[in-house]
Amino acid sequence: MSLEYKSYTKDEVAKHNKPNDLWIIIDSRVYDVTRFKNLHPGGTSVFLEEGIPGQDATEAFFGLHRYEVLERPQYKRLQIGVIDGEEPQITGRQPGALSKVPYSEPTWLTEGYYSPYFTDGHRKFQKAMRKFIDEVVYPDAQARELDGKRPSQSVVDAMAALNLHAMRLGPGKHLKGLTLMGGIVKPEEFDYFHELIITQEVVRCGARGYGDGLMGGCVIGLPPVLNFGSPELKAKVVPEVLSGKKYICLAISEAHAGSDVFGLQTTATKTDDGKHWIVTGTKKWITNGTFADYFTVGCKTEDGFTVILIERGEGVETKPIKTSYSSTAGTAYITFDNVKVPVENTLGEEGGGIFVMLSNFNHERWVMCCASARSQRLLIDECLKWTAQRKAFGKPLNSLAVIRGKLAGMIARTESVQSWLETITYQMTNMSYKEQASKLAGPIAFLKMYSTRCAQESATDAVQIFGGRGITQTGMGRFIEHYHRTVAFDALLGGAEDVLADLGVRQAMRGMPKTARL
Ligand code: HEM
Repeated sequence: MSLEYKSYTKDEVAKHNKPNDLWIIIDSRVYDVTRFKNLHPGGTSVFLEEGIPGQDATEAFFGLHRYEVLERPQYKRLQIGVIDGEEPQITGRQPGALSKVPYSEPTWLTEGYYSPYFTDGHRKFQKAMRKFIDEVVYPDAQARELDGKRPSQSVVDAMAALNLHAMRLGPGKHLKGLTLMGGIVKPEEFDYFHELIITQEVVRCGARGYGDGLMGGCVIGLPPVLNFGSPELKAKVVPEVLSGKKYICLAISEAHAGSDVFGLQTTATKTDDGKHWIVTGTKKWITNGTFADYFTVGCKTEDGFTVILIERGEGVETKPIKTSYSSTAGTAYITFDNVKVPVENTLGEEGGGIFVMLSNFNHERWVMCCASARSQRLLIDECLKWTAQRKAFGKPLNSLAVIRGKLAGMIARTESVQSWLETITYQMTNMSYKEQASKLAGPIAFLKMYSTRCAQESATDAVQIFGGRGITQTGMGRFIEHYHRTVAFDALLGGAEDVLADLGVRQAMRGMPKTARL
């Protein structure tokens, strides 16, 4: 690439050091900023300060900008040459590449380290997944997070072509006969570690609202149909959703009740002929609700709590809710006004809704643990880079022990979460779905509680490390600001921390031997 540019010696560049003829060097690239200096978002004066005009401004630049600034087309144009005999050393995001920043990848992806769980097959799968995410999903994630529109259909279609939507529901019969990731993994080989990889790679986009917008509703709303729907219902709905042609969401929580599913007030009553449900009520904070075609709805029925699949139609209305993450997630307030639904759309037994939900919760929470564990690594990556390139009091930030102490906590927390996650995932690969429900509900609840507490602590520390930039939506701290603003979603969705902690302990208490004494 450097061949396209003219080569200059540093002495030649140094001659262009006047306001009306101003060049600078950044990482051996030569920029003509004569006209740009008056348009520069950081002001004109910075270009005229000592050591900048005609000089190497690499250190000054990276103390104030992310690399991606240089990649924006309007700024790329400012480059007029390269320094003779030198090659640029600093690179931005390389599609598909693993990070070399310590602890920025989980141990199993770090060169020279080993894992008892991940095979060569998983590694091949991860490589393909990362490339796909970097090339296809990441650019859309950044753009939609900004404009708040739902994820582009082209991305959803590209994911469908690889059968990613199906894989995100985990291993199982629904994968039979499908070509997964272009044939890299056979359906019968696909396990929870593959699924963990998918979730963790998506999270690297660093766009929390988009992550949920990208068929998050399918991950939690389709399993009840898949596991408890009638064969006819499954034959219609599952292919539509997994091909990305229709969208589904899980509609449980209400303004009146969140984690307390027995407090729900949406009612479903049978018509006199017994052929339909009439559903009336409201739902709140429903991910993907604004654009969903199907709603997996928790309803109060005569026999207790029943889950019913409702298709968008007469009496169904969805309105966006403004939350602290972007509207790309499609978070909705939903009203069901005397909606007529065929009884064939009942998922599981009438009155057996709690069983439908509980079996779903485990998987949902585990997916959220996968996401939380990986997103915490993004903090490490950002903070290690920032503290190395940012100088304060004449020294890099990482020369301060108090900063290193914060980094230590961040790394230790992230590593412990990932290790525990891998242990639980290994249990899942060896247990039936039913076994998982009884044996892993407690451990998964604990892991989610622990993981999101760690994430919140690390987010707070990262803001302290980034200072004002940690609360600024553009510029160097943009990922930190975004993470800190949205980390509470992980800590609430799928069960609030305190509720999960209590669930885990109650499960443990149930397992206490009656004869146990001190
Ligand atoms: C080709 C060269 C440069 C380009 C294209 C450029 C572009 C930008 C852009 C887009 C911003 C807005 C903040 C962001 O989005 O990150 C910015 C801010 C800034 N720039 Fe530059 N810049 C260049 C060189 C420099 C140099 C050499 C200096 C210092 C000597 C400098 C100092 C600043 C400062 C102080 C800010 C404000 C930072 C903040 O608000 O945190 N820039 N620049």
